[in-house]
Amino acid sequence: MNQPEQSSILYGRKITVECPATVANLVCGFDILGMALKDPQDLIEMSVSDQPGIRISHADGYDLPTDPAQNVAGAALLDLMQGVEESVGFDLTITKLIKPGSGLGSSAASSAGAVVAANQLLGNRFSQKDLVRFAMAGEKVASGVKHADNIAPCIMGGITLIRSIFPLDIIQLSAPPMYVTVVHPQIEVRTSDARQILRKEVLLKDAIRQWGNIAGLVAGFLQKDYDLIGRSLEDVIIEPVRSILIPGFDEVKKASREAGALGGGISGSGPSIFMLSREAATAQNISVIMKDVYDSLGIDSKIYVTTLNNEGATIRNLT
Ligand SMILES: Nc1ncnc2c1ncn2[C@@H]1O[C@H](COP(=O)(O)OP(=O)(O)OP(=O)(O)O)[C@@H](O)[C@H]1O
Ligand SMILES: N[C@@H](CCO)C(=O)O
Repeated sequence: MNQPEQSSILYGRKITVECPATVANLVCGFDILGMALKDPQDLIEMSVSDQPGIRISHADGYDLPTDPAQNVAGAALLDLMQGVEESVGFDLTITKLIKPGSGLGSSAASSAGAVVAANQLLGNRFSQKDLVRFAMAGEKVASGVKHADNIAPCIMGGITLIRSIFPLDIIQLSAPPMYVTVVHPQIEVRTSDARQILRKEVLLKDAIRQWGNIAGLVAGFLQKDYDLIGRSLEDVIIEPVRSILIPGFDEVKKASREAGALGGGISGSGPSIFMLSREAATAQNISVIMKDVYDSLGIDSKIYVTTLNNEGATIRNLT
């Protein structure tokens, strides 16, 4: 290969990045709040060469596009490449364990993971904020809109607040230890569809209630006040519309609250539902409740009992 001698580009090396699932919105914070989970995670293997172009393959059964402009990972890399002067190309293999259309940030895991891997191979020349900006180009391909509420926690870990995307202003929030139970009923809800059904106007009385809840939730995280977190996990704007797309939603929510969940709701644009708990045993009990609800409806479901992921997308291997 024809490589510049002093380059900090890691030609000939191969990197593996773990890209976590994320829960966007956190019930009341549509498009502005999100958190990273320990489980599930996608994997991206990537190498850099002096052969221009982005070559994508999938080691999973999801039949996603490999054209870089159509695959969210490729779209994010194309955006990143606009800031790279050298003539380089990337080869990547994506192994998806986060099912597309799940509401668990499947698209964000690929776009965020791709730019984290590329940045490492390019000698860490970009900031985390730059990476969030590039990865949002992937979200635009997936849902038609740039939003960072999955991307930011996927890259930075923990819980993030997107105060603004133009210009990008991201605040990382501390939070007390919490367990997360997630059920993914095996139906697909595309984010683009789940956005189209939303009303474009909001009543002032609903807006007042919603921003009270958002402020309460953020204060609850920062003050480690579980009761305040629980009281604030309420959405009077998006959930009443979107929950109609999710069979079993009301039953899961009611039974989980009765079993001691702090609260929860739709994960991202659905159909996954998440519940936060203070204790591991409560989170386990809720997983049984969730399974029972979907078994009784005759719908297959996949359940995760997990915790917050404070690391975000992580480099596991560099060979
Ligand atoms: N690498 C990729 N990973 C996942 N989805 C991809 C990828 N490339 C393209 N897509 C497309 O993005 C869409 C899935 O994204 P979508 O936002 O609907 O689901 P999600 O990321 O699971 O949901 P949410 O953002 O609510 O958590 C599908 O249309 C899929 O074909
Ligand atoms: N905030 C986004 C997350 C899903 O990608 C939505 O709810 O549409």
